[in-house]
Amino acid sequence: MQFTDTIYALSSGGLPAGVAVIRISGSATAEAIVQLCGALPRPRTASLRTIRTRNGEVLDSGLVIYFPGPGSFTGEDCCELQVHGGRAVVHAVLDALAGFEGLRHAEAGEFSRRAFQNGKMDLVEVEGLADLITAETEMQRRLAIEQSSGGQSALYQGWARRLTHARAMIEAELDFADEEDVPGSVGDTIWSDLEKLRADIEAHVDQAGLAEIIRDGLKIVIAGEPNAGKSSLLNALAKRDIAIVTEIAGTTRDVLAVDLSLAGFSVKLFDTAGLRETNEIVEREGIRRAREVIGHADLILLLSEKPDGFVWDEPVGKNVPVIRVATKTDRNEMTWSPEQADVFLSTKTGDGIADLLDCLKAHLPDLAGRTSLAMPSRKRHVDCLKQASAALWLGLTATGLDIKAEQLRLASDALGRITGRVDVENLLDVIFSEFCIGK
Ligand SMILES: Nc1nc2c(c(=O)[nH]1)N(C=O)[C@@H](CNc1ccc(C(=O)N[C@@H](CCC(=O)O)C(=O)O)cc1)CN2
Ligand SMILES: Nc1nc2c(ncn2[C@@H]2O[C@H](COP(=O)(O)OP(=O)(O)OP(=O)(O)O)[C@@H](O)[C@H]2O)c(=O)[nH]1
Ligand SMILES: [Mg+2]
Repeated sequence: MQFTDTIYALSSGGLPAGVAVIRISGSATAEAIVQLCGALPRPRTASLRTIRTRNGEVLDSGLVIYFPGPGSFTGEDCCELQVHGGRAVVHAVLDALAGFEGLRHAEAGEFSRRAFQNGKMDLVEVEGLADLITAETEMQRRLAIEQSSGGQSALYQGWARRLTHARAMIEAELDFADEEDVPGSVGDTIWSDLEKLRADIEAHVDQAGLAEIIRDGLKIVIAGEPNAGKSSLLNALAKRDIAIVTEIAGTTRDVLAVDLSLAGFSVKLFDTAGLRETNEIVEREGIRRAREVIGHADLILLLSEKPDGFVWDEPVGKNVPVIRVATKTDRNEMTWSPEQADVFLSTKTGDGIADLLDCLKAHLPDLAGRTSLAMPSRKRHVDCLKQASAALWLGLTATGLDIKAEQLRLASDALGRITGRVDVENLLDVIFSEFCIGK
């Protein structure tokens, strides 16, 4: 991959479409535009131009926007060709671009990578941008925009500044310690601020679980006895015929998952094999898999068609909330008293489904009153933050001033790696490969 090449790609979505945006970035951009469209348009202004091949054949008539570097998305000379979104139109324009010297098709994430290399975005912003493009729920969008628009980076930069200030004071002390002959007199306020900084970082790391729920979805597992109506409930909530439903107990064996959007949150709903003792080999494997997903659940819907069916001796790893759901209430065969279940429903009539949804919503994270969604959304962030916190702790507890200084330097480096200010070359391929082509 050559950083000096001029790159191009279709940046808008699937074809055909009303309009397609083809993006070009690099030093040969202006020349390519002059060849395609005649003269270079006025910078950062949409101009209607006829786009022609070098032989003068008209390819399309489209809007052309030229962004001279460094004031562009990538920091390089950039151009957007907004053409009619037909397959043949787009391919003809891309073919014409391929014919120019020094131009080649962009790789996944390459425009964003250049923006990073040119200091237009830091790594947290880049990751936020990747999340913004894949965001499907309102909360995913809010989390991603906080990161892509620099809110979270500003938080980390503020922390880095506090550390740098403390380190400068300590280094000064180390330099002058001999002359002044009063070692260890770095102001108490420095140490108390570092303690506060460590508490701030720890509180921030505590938000990682919430970020994971927002990004990856709340994991809700439907469990219970065979034939309780689990698969019927999955189908009802998904409003699609996903799982096989029969009157035979032990129908479901594989774990089925479906993504739902609930009150702006992403929810991953799992259907599992009914839990019972059995010697049937396939069913046993299904039950083993069921127990495994139950172990990773954020919330369990325990279903039963009869009041004494909520036998719950499953090994649940963490303290997961369980909602007892009474099923098949249309049948009138069972008499339930209100305290015997949390929700009563029938997938046949639809009664009680709304109650269940209300109950699920009550288990979603409460973000009311939160102004900022700055939280570590990736393991990479959490790892760096924990390293920073651990180094801070050693810096605070160590005895020698030089050892303290060295630990604080390590803490600074760990913070710097989150935004990409420090040594992250080995990470870049992984981060940018998350993008689609054209971004
Ligand atoms: N047509 C189009 N729409 C788009 C994008 C794009 O590239 N093209 N974006 C792509 O993701 C997003 C907007 N993001 C952008 C970010 C920076 C610059 C830019 O030109 N930055 C310059 C100048 C800033 C200014 O004038 O304020 C710079 O940072 O120096 C452009 C778009 C969403 N919408
Ligand atoms: N009357 C009535 N029957 C239902 C209702 N929900 C499910 N059933 C029936 O109960 C039977 C079992 O339903 P499933 O959804 O397959 O039950 P399951 O819990 O997934 O069963 P396994 O996968 O075998 O563990 C089927 O015959 C369904 O049609 C309901 O609300 N009312
Ligand atoms: Mg089933």
